Amino acid sequence: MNVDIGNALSAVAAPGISRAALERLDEQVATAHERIEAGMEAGEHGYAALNLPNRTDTDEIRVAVDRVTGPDTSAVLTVGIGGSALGAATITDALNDADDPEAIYLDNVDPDWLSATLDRLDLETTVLNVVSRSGTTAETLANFLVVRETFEEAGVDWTERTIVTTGDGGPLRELAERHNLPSLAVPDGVPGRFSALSAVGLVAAAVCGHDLDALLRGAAAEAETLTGSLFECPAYAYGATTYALDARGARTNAMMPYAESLETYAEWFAQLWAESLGKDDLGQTPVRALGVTDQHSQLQLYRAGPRDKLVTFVTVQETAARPIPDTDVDDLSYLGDASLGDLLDAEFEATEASLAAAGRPNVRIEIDRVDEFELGGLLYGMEAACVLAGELYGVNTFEQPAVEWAKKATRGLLGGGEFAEAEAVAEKTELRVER
Ligand SMILES: O=P(O)(O)OC[C@H]1O[C@](O)(CO)[C@@H](O)[C@@H]1O
Repeated sequence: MNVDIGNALSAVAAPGISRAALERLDEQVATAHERIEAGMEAGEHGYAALNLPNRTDTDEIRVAVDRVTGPDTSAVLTVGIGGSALGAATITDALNDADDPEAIYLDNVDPDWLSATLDRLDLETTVLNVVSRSGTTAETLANFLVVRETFEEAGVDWTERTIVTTGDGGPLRELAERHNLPSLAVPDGVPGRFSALSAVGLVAAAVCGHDLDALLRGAAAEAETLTGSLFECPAYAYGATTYALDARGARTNAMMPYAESLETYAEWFAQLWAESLGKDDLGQTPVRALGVTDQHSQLQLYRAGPRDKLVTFVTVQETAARPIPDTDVDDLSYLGDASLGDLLDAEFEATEASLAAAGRPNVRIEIDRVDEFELGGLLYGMEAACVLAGELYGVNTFEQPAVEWAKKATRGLLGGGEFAEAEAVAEKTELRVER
């Protein structure tokens, strides 16, 4: 990926960062890079994620996937949540086309949605991909139990079409061993939100026939750019700029890819950024946006609302053309000489310029096309940017203790034990206004 931070400079935007401040910040980047490099070399928890391009065994993934797929495989149903689903969904949503098996992600426990999803599947030709590092995530286990029961009630042997990716121990590991299911390991030291380039993120892509090695080659190429300077490393340029802009008031970061196929990528980025950096009352709020669509939804706020936002554009250099037919509508006749790709590109450039003209900071991330190599580079680049930002913030990038409170409250509310958090739920302060 390439990065253009020109529209984040204080000569263009407020908040913005001066070139002199970037130069000073580059000294901190150099120090942070040394820490990151040491963590990678030692395979330390979290930093180990940046070693995945050279660690992930794609042959092992393909062998396991081959045990549950066949020429008639019509769908891969992934049961997982957070980092155990979003990386995989980013990859298949970006790369799948109409000829590929449908990639579906059960990462919520909405009963109506889940039932409607299961009702429309041909279970005989569906691969069940269960993913959980801990193996104890309530949503994943609950969904798996419901899906398994659905297979059984349909008389379809779920054990013949289920693959499990999980940690060394826990209920899912035991299930895989008990039923001799093909299983893969969640790599040690890799938090879920950083695991897209491991079996966690690659099994669904393998079922859909995508080139795992090209994904990892793209990530490896991005890893090669990690140097001690933000002026030489696109990932560090992005991580350092977002940190600096947050420190100057850009408390929100709207991730706005100009490609429908990258909409899920923005959702993946939101977990990566929020769960990694949202600690000690610090962290920049990620917003999921989509170009051109949100030019008709959120752009008004980005351009004329509070000066507390950075907009990150992801633009794809090579897009399909698809000519726009001529029209006799006078005001729109200019469209007849263009393609939809031309319109998408023009709208991106116009929106980028409109923010700059209003002094609103924005950064451009460029990828050549949406294919395995480029996507692998984008995922890796954002992970490295996030690790750098975490070093600059001085937070524990790789843990997520704040999510445990609600889990305990949920467990208590469902009779899974005595938890003070559950009692706190009952003590809610109310001021109800009812119809
Ligand atoms: O892979 P697991 O253990 O099911 O966790 C799923 C997700 O839940 C979290 O642990 C947050 O609760 C995320 O960090 C993780 O991606």
